[in-house]
Amino acid sequence: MNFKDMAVPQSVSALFSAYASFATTMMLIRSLTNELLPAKLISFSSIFVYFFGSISSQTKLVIEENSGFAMNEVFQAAEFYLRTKISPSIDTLKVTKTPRQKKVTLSIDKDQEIIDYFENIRLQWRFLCSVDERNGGGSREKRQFELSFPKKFRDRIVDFYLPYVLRRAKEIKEENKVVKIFSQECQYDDDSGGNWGSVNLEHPATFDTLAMDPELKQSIIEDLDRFVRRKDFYKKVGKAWKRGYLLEGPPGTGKSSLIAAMANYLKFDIYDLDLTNMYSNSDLRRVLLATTNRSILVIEDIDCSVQIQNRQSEEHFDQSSSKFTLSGMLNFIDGLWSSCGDERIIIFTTNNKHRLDPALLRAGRMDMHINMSYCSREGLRVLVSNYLGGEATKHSTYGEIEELIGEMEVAPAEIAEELMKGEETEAVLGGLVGFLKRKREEERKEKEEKKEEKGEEEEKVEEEEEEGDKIVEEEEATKKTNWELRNRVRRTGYGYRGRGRGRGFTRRIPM
Ligand SMILES: Nc1ncnc2c1ncn2[C@@H]1O[C@H](COP(=O)(O)OP(=O)(O)OP(=O)(O)O)[C@@H](O)[C@H]1O
Ligand SMILES: [Mg+2]
Repeated sequence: MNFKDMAVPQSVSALFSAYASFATTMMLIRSLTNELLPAKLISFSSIFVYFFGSISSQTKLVIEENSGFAMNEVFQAAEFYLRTKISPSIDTLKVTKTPRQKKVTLSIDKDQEIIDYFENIRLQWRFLCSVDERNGGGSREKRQFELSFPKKFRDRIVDFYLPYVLRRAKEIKEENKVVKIFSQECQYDDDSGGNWGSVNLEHPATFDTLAMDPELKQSIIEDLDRFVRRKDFYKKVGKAWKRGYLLEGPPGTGKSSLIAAMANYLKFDIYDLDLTNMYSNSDLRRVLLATTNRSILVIEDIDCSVQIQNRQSEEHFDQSSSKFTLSGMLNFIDGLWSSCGDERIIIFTTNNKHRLDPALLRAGRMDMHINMSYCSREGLRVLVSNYLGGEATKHSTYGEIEELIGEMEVAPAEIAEELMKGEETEAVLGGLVGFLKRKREEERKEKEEKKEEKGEEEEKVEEEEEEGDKIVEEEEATKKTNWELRNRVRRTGYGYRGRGRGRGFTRRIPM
């Protein structure tokens, strides 16, 4: 028998004797606690934790769903974050999908565990669900996560891992966010909330698909990025965290598309404010207060809506205090937004900047004026590549289209409409050339007609002037001098009105 054979029975017996003494000790403790303490007050396991817990190498963080009346942000973040950490080994998963979500969501069920690693530290997440006794015995669920990890890493986990989870959760939320567009249509008579009804913004416009001056596009993207980044800056200088854009351009140049592109880029919801439904500041206040942070408030065709508004308000309200004017509205929005709400963007659109109230154009009112103009060569390239693919810009007809675009004013919407008419590059580009030539011909004819009209008018003016000259000559011939005229004016109270434009006798003679 060698030494190895001898060692096994020895160690087994040692193990038995150790176990026997451990078991005896535990039984002693158990009977002691049962004797001394009421069984319901404290359980054997908690005594065990009391004696042996301090030597555990693990720390457990409890993350409850609510913190007082408020939601616990760490819990919410953990919910989002852990959805990305679900491994195939998990037995039970919950599946949900709300009407607004595009895809189904998988999340862990109660008592399930997820293992995560951070800087090689092993972390164990557990999701627990129980009835909340504190809630007056109601059947409300108490939900919480427990996060366990080696004790020595506690500072690293609290200072670095949890902030990382919060950050990642925000990113995941943003990625999955469905941008919504809110409007007041059909909701006006409903007194609850701000009357906003919403649908998902299905507008596919992005900055990539937008045909506009590349430098302007880049500057808008940079402006948006800077705005979102500068929360602390706005706080430091004491300004409300909001930004205003004025989009100007003829119909079909992409103003609404740009708004959709901005919303899709920032993942901000859009609130489409229709001023024609608004009769007083209190209406506006109620509607604005119901908008959320990280949103874009849009007022389209500001020139038209305010004209309609002024007319309507005069009809509906006699007291000037009830009137709703553009400058009043702007001051109101400024005031309201400075006091509540963060990360807000306001956009006005107009077809013609010159028709706008100067209050809107005043420096500092809108942060950026964006001019959306007719299609340029760069714009054409974006549109054609988008609709027909990049190869289409190498087609032999493309050069001709570029030249035509260079000498005409064509809205991107018109080009987009032509490009939609088929799938075959050759035919579609041919169709576009035909369209542009027809349009050019129409424009030429229109110009000629205008010229002719102008010519006729000029002829008429000349005739009138000639007639005026004749009268003057006649009057001179009858020796009607100014002096005589003056006398006549004194007598009759009327001046002499000649018919020639700008002639000496057209104005009333000074007395
Ligand atoms: N700059 C553009 N880039 C890409 N597509 C465009 C552009 N402008 C217009 N379009 C196309 O034309 C359609 C209409 O354009 P959009 O509604 O954005 O124009 P708008 O300037 O808002 O016009 P309006 O002044 O009539 O409101 C868009 O859905 C898009 O398909
Ligand atoms: Mg529009």
